[in-house]
Amino acid sequence: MRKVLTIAGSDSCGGAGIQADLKTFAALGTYGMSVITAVTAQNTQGVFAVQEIAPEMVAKQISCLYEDIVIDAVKIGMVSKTEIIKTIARKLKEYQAKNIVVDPVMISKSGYDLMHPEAKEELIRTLLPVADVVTPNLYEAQVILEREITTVEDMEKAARDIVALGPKSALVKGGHLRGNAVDVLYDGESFTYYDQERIATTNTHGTGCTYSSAIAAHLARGLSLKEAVQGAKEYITGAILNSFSIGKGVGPTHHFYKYY
Ligand SMILES: Nc1ncnc2c1ncn2[C@@H]1O[C@H](COP(=O)(O)OP(=O)(O)O)[C@@H](O)[C@H]1O
Ligand SMILES: Cc1ncc(COP(=O)(O)O)c(N)n1
Repeated sequence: MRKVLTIAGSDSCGGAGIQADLKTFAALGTYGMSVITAVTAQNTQGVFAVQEIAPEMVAKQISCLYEDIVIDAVKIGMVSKTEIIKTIARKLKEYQAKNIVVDPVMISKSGYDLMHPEAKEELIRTLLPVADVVTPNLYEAQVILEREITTVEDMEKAARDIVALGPKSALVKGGHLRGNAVDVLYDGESFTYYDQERIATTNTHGTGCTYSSAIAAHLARGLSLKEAVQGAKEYITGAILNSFSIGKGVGPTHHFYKYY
């Protein structure tokens, strides 16, 4: 059984964060583990409170897992502040972690800031360079590069410029684009496009978390990056098709079990 770790925040309503990640790992036939960086009081309508975990506790959680268990892939989600980001980057280097997927979570679908503005610089300086693949949505790519991104051509240039910041590859997601939901992968050599007709739903809470976790699970299973993203795109599309309303706001994607 391949083992996959998520380093991310807890989402009390279960649609995003650690909860979405663990469901995805299980659905894709891998064994999931978690390092919690923050606890959020969150529902489909908003994020009402955030309590960050002390960086030393984040470090301890990472150490005790890597000291004991062979981890085949790791995904990093919500990391809200500079000290937590520094700690994670240091620990991943110390344990020579492999198959590192960084989802640079900045803002929730309900519009709440999940990262302190000053932490962005640290994310760029220390976490992007250790990533095998970084998965920004349009907004996050805009914040990282400090320019507007509105077309597929802009996404290609953004993926190339993000790779220049240090990660081995960048997947710029077009979930917030007009028209098809097309994502652009640049691996330092060439572009690959993952194109999907847009599904008419507002229940997209947790799409980014689920997608990056599915990429990590497929990398853990030994797939190449291009194959892992293809498998993850099929998985997230199915999960969005299965999404449903659970409250008054943005509902979650729904997972279905796909054993390998
Ligand atoms: N309405 C939709 N129909 C089909 N695919 C979508 C839709 N919304 C998002 N996606 C896809 O879901 C994945 C997550 O993307 P996105 O929503 O942009 O990320 P985030 O949750 O980080 O904002 C991407 O593959 C994107 O293309
Ligand atoms: C703990 C946590 N992590 C990540 C997200 C982003 O997910 P989304 O953009 O789908 O709201 C979230 N809302 N909560």
